This record gives sequence, structure tokens and C-alpha cells, in this order.
Amino acid sequence: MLKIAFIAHDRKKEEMVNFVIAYEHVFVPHQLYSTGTTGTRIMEQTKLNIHRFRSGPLGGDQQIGALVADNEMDLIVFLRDPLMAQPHEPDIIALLRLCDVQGIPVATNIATAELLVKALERGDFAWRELVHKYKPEETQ
Ligand SMILES: O=C(CO)COP(=O)(O)O
Repeated sequence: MLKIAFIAHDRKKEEMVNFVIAYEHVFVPHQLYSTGTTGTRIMEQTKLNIHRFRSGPLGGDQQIGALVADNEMDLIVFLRDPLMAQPHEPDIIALLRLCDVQGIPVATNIATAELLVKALERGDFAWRELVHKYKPEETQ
């Protein structure tokens, strides 16, 4: 079971919901997380159970970032709006930076999200199970 997070900016929420509906069967066995409003929208349209953090502007990206910092998160689908300024831009950059620090697969557009979910479906994320199994004591 992997930990997967969904985050979408407002003008990307419909795309996110459609994406999750299309691959609901792939996500079912995993532990799912999201920022506040994104999770609400997904849960309204699917049968998935998602742990919702705060809304992005209220710290949700940072809460997911905390799991990334501990190398706990396995996959993030973060559909960003590249054409709209966000009040919490520093939080967004911080989350993406931490993904790069830990080497966490993160999709910031739907094309990459599709490729990653197909990789997930094929079992290409088995290496993440090994990361958890052999995580050094001091980082647990
Ligand atoms: O702003 C967000 C990510 O930066 C998303 O937050 P919401 O899912 O609460 O809209």
C-alpha cells in the first residue's frame, strides 16, 4: 500500500476529478491524501476515502510537505494552475522542492499524471515499498 496525494488548483479541479474517476480502480488499494477542497471534490464524485489536510492557502501543501520530508509520500499528483498567481506560492515551491530532495515522483500536469498512474498500475512503484522497508532508523 502506497501513500498518494492529490492537489489541484481551482481551475484544475475538474480535470483532477475526471482523472481520479478514470483511475479509481488503481487508487482504491492505496492510502490517499489531499488538500482540503480537492479532496472534497474527489470524494463527492468517487467512492474513495481520502484523508484531507487543510486547504492549500491555509497550509495544506505544507502538511503534505511534512510527509514528503519524512520520505513517507510515494506519489503526488499536483495539478497546478500555471496561469494564475497563488497567495501561497512559497508553500507550493517548498513542497515541490522537498519532492526533489527526496526523489518523490510528482506530476504537475495531466500528461505526466497519466504516465505515472500507468506505471503505478504496472507495479513500477515497488521500489517505494523497499524505501519504506529499509528506511534508516534515524529518519523514521
Ligand atoms: O491550493 C491548493 C494547492 O496549492 C489546493 O488547495 P485546495 O485543494 O484546498 O483547493
